[in-house]
Amino acid sequence: MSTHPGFGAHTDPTFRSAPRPTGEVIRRVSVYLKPYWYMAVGTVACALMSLAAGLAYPKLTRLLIDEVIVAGRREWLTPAALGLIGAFFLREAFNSLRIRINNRLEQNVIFDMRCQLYARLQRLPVSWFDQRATGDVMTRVIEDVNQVERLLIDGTEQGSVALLSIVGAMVFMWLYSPTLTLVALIPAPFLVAGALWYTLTAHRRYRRQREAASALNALLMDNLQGIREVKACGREDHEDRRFAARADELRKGTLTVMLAWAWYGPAMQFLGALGIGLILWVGGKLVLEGRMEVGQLVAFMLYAGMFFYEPIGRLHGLNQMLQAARAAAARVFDILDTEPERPNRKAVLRTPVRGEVVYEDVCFAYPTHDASGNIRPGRPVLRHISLRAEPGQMIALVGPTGAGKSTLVHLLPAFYEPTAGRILIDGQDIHHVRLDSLRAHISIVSQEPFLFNGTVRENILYGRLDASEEELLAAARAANCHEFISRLPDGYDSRVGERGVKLSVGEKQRISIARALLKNAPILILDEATASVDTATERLIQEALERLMAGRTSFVIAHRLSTVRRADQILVIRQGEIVERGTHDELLAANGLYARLARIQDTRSIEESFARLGLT
Ligand SMILES: Nc1ncnc2c1ncn2[C@@H]1O[C@H](COP(=O)(O)OP(=O)(O)OP(=O)(O)O)[C@@H](O)[C@H]1O
Repeated sequence: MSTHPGFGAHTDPTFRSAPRPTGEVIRRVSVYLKPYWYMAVGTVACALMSLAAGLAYPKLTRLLIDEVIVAGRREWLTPAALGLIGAFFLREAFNSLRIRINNRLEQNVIFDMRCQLYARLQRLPVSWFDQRATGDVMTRVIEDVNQVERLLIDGTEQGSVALLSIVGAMVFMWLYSPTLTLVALIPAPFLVAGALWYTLTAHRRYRRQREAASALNALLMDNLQGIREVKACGREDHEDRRFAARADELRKGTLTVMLAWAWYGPAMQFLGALGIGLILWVGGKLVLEGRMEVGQLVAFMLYAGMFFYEPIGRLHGLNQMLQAARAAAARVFDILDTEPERPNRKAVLRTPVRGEVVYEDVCFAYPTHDASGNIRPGRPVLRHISLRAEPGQMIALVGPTGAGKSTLVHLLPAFYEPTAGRILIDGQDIHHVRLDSLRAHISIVSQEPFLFNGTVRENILYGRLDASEEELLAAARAANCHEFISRLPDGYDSRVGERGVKLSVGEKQRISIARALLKNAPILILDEATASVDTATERLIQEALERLMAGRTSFVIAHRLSTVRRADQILVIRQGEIVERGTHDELLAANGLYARLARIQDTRSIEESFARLGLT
């Protein structure tokens, strides 16, 4: 059996959600109830009506026993029994209404909370996603939100009704017999002590369970995405074991929660039963001594059992729910409390954007997290980058793998913020510009384009949702993809599968070029595909790219010398620095690194040539 623990076998403690005080959780969660206050009032009102009808039941029982059966009033038997049935009917009728309002309220609140969470999630910086497992984030949005909501709806309603029930029952009980009421209160201190123990120890248990669920989801997500690698390496058995290890963590975590409840729940129930026993004991004596009627004792026991101990038991159940919700809320609030990328920017790019791009002494390091979860810059990846791209120019970036080419271009749409220096578009510092305005003017075509699991049409229209059919077809033709799309079984309405698995790399590339053409942004970032496509396809892609680049400022991460030759400027990047710059001819004449590279470049990619020169 393999001892290899597998990728990311442990939950990263850096991203543990710290426990939040119960008060904060309740206060923040209640905000979601505000827009539906009338529903909340409705559900509590129905619960109270149901409770009132219920409270009549012991009283009617006493009447039936003492005033009808014991007193021998035969004629009152039917009306009293009907009254009792009527009280039950009313109780359940209000209950049904309460459940219906409650369900609607619950689903509205989940919807709002989930949408708000997703909206925040989408606006978090790319670096935030770099550090998280997708499965973990999904667990927070889908499962944790449900848990939080349970606290909110069930908690508020059941909690308030249980409390009122306890108070109401105590009033009736006191009216029947103050002595017996004091007897009924004997188990109370133990009930409170039990609740305190459970509350104070619960967070750890629930956090472990939530983290285990997240870790399992993260693994599942990763493996489903990498199913081809799993199969190609024949790692099914290995993955079975990894899955079992995480599922076992979840099993253990859930069992810990259940074990605590297995002690706590029955112990609290027993204390309630003990109370009933004590009431019967002392109450029996009172009846035997003629100080209490049998019907009164029965009514007292019903109040104590149904409206005193039972709601206390429910409060304990609620406590369990509250603790689960606290753990889940901490994970949800972690996302809601993370600062979105560039909040509060007002400025927009002055239009029409000509496409002049300037980097002034830009430095960058990817953010990392230290052991206590604080963010700080890691090792420098870009050092003192300065460049100027005139409108419409093509800038080619070449350099060994890991040199920082992708990082350099990713600063332009502000996927990451420079640690020093500034970037200007048409003389405007992009740091002060709203992200929607900035990104609307930049198109990106990446090496492995991402297609959404929809139709070809939807994927192209992603570039501009309101484009007309003619514009869509024109973009597809210009991107040389109209022909192959027309040959697909459903044409533009064919589904591309997850990440576009049903299409070849060359086809995906052209669809993403069509998307960029439709977006029609003045600045283009292009990561040339390295995947080998046949010469005919390569020519089609090249043609499409030339149409796309025409009249736009383009940053091309070039992998082929043929592309670089046509560039207005070539930037040679090594270890985060621009080491040479100029046109192809200028760089050849300078007889530096680029010239050495050009000399050995044949059919291999530029990166391979760098490697052959022994350069990193
Ligand atoms: N999201 C990230 N978080 C932390 N470090 C990163 C991240 N992305 C890249 N790096 C690191 O930054 C450095 C530059 O990476 P970058 O992807 O910019 O190189 P590149 O020149 O584009 O390489 P390639 O041609 O292989 O794509 C590398 O050392 C890489 O390990």
